[in-house]
Amino acid sequence: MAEIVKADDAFDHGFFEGTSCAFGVFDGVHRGHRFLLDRARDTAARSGGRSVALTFDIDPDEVFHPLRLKKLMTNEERLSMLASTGVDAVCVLPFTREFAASSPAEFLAQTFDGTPPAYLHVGFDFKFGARACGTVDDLDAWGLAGGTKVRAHGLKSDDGAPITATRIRLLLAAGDIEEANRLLGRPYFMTGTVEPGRGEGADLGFRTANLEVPDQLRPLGDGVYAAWAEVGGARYKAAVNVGVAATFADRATATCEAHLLDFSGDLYGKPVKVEFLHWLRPMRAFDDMDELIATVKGNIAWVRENL
Ligand SMILES: Cc1cc2nc3c(=O)[nH]c(=O)nc-3n(C[C@H](O)[C@H](O)[C@H](O)COP(=O)(O)O)c2cc1C
Ligand SMILES: Nc1ncnc2c1ncn2[C@@H]1O[C@H](COP(=O)(O)OP(=O)(O)OP(=O)(O)O)[C@@H](O)[C@H]1O
Repeated sequence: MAEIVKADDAFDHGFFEGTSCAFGVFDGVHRGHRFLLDRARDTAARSGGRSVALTFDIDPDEVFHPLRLKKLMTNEERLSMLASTGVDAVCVLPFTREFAASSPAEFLAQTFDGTPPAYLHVGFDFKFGARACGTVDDLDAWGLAGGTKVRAHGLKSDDGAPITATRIRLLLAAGDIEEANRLLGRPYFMTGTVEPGRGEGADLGFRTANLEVPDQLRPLGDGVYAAWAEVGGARYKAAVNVGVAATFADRATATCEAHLLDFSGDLYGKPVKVEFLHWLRPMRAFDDMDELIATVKGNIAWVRENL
């Protein structure tokens, strides 16, 4: 696991000496991001320096587009996943409105503060600085002047289109979990702490762990999915309802309800990670409780047999 270094007031910019940095937000740490991080590892291996994932503490969209924000993971999950990609370090820049408003030249001067890296890897469409007006041309000019080799890469593609976080979010919104997972290179997951539910699940014959995952961390479309749930180091097959249960929309608050197969314990207050593998059906409002029960039990049986 790579070290995670915060570029706070006490940060020594000498850290960047001889490094190969890959720069970006990296929401999702998808296959395109891993491709870029691998290029930084290549130049680091050849030049003898350290490879660094250079990123921000928060997603800039949290500041600029909070209403349309749909993140693939929390910031903590993003940093910890970046640390597990094989880079030597993750360097975390504090993202503030003031920093974001700086010109491209100021942005770079402030980021590296006199110690530019040996290599800087970005996607060819990378933008930075005030109103995202800094481009790869600006990076090239800065690199030539200061001795950094800027490498702007074509975006890693799949099926003829670049792999991007935006593309993955759209797939998830449409419930296309299998294609989203293929582009991520891993199962898409949601995390949360188990909250008390209305207690009706037990009466209905299937208990559920209720998570209140905020909208901004729930790009996955409402529906019923087959998943693996991880809790306390153990993994369970799970049948999961994503979205507020339509039948109880007037009184339900959970946005992700997981029935863990072959688990019977108290989960309240425990963190759960749910990895989604298959879409099973749309969520719907049931008029008849027996039909709801039979349908959910059918979904649970499918998970038992097919996962
Ligand atoms: C696999 C699965 C599928 C579900 N599908 C639906 C659904 O289509 N419509 C719905 O209103 N609720 C659905 N639910 C939610 C149940 O109605 C809910 O778990 C039940 O009301 C118990 O809620 P409680 O845990 O808050 O007591 C589903 C739950 C599970 C585990
Ligand atoms: N498919 C890809 N191949 C190579 N590099 C990529 C790819 N996608 C993004 N990058 C680069 O990785 C860094 C992080 O990009 P960023 O966080 O903007 O990802 P993104 O997936 O393009 O997100 P979004 O779709 O939200 O714009 C940037 O330098 C970006 O240019």
